[in-house]
Amino acid sequence: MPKPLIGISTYHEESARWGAWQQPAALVPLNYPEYFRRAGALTVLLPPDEPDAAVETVERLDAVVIAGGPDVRPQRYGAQPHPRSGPHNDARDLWEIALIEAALASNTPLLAICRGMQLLNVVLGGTLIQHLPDVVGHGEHSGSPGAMAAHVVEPIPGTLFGSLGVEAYEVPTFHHQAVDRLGNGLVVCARARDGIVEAVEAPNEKFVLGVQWHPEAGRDTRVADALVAAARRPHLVPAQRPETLHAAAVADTSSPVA
Ligand SMILES: NCCCC(=O)O
Repeated sequence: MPKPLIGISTYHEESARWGAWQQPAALVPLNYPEYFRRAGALTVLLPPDEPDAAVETVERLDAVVIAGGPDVRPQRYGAQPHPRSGPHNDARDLWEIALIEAALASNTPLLAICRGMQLLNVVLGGTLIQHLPDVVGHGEHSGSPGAMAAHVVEPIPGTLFGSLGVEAYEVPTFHHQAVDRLGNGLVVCARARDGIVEAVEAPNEKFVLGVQWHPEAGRDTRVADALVAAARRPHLVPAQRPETLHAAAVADTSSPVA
C-alpha cells in the first residue's frame, strides 16, 4: 500500500542562515515531518503561497497539517487586539485559512496544531481568548522561550480523540491563547484540568482534529497514527457530503484586515 502524502504548512522567515547567506526562508521545525514519517507517511512542506493556490495544492495531498505559529489577527474573529496579541502575519493567516477551507471542502483529513487549531476555530466562525493568563490566572499553558510547558489533558469519552485509547496524560504545550466560542460543527474532545479547550474535532467530517498542544514535540504517536490512518482511507465524493459545516465560517478576511 503506498504511503499517504501529508502536506505541512510552514512560515516565512525574513532572514535565515543558508550556507554563507542570510536568505528569506520557509521554515518549520523538523520534528513536524519526522513525527508523521514515523507514523508511515511521506511529507511535503508547503511554503506560504497565494490563497488561490490552496485548492490545487490540497487536491494532491492525502492529508493536511497546519502547524503552530503566531497569533491569528483578532479582527478575523471580530475582536479588537489585546495589548499582548501579536505579532500577526496576514500572509500566513490567509494562506492557511485557504488550506483549511480547501481541506474541509474536499473532505481531506486535517490536523491543526496549536495556532492551527485556533485558526481552524476562527475559520468555522469561532473566537479566541486572546491572553489566557487573564482568564485562568496562571501561565501553565506557556513555557519560556525555547522550552515548552507541560500539563495534563483529559480526553472526552465518545469523541474521536477519546477513542484513540488516550487517557488523561501530560503533553508538551506552548500557548497563551485558546478557543473561546467554539466554531460551527466543532465539538470539544479534550480539556485541560482548568477547563481550557485542548482539542476539537468535527464529527461530520472524515477527519478534522485540532490539538492545542504540540504532539510532534512529545512521545505520543497516537495523533499522527490517527491522521495517517485517515489519510489512507479514500475521500468521500464531495457532492455526496452533507451541507458543509464551514459555510457559515470565516469572518470576512478581505480588507481591511489583510
Ligand atoms: N496564538 C498563537 C498560538 C500559540 C499561542 O497561543 O501562544
